[in-house]
Amino acid sequence: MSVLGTRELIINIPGRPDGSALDLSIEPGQVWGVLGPNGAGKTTLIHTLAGLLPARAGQVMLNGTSLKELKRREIARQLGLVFQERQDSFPATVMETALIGRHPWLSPWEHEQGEDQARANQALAALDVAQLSERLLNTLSGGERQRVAIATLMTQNPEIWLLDEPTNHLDLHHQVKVMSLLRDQASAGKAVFLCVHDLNLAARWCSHVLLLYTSGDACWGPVENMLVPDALEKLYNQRLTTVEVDGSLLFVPTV
Ligand SMILES: Nc1ncnc2c1ncn2[C@@H]1O[C@H](COP(=O)(O)OP(=O)(O)OP(=O)(O)O)[C@@H](O)[C@H]1O
Repeated sequence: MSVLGTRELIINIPGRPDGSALDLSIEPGQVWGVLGPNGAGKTTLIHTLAGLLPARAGQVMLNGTSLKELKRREIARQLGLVFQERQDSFPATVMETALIGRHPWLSPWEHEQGEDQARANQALAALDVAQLSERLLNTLSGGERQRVAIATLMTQNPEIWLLDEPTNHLDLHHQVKVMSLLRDQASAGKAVFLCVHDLNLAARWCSHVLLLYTSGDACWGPVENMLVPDALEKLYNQRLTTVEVDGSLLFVPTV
């Protein structure tokens, strides 16, 4: 059984035809990449999967139960989301932010324990932001904030990791570090589903790919079947040159 699945799901993009109904089956160990041009609906899809936006039709299933039947807290124990853009409404330190990841696991009157602190410390170290733990979030750079957001998800430790463009703002080293971390989490039994604009990151790190077209059409499957130059050129309305480096395909825009 998939940990995250959709049945005949149509995401709700105002004024757009229904397009393809999504019947996705996302399993532990898989890393899914959603590719598509600006406005195709990647963020809308990921928010619909998280239960933050209503679907136009169909269902999202979490471990076989419809999302609609689950309380927010039950959902947050199974699924976590890194947003594309964050508004930090109140001043919090990096450590306080990471510890928010433990909230689904604590009762309302319970404080974080040593084990929660240890998880947060481990996650902040994994994302190279442990040295910033006492800094206020609003004093960090864009890439540092992005790494704190991913560390918060790691502290939450859900089965399903949803990430909207997790490599945004990251330098090359941290792009690789984050993608390796996501793959390691999948190898340890998590299911990872992320939106990404970089075809080469998707080719290198994703096991499955969903192509989302502005028309609402979609197709999905194992990465080797989906990253075909013709399909990608149609997806982005952009000609591509494909080169092979050390046995891996690289896609370069043809100008
Ligand atoms: N509240 C809304 N009212 C009207 N249209 C909306 C609303 N929210 C989103 N949209 C539209 O839905 C479409 C899909 O938006 P979405 O943010 O999901 O795209 P995306 O694929 O994530 O794009 P990007 O690559 O630019 O991040 C866009 O055309 C957007 O303008």
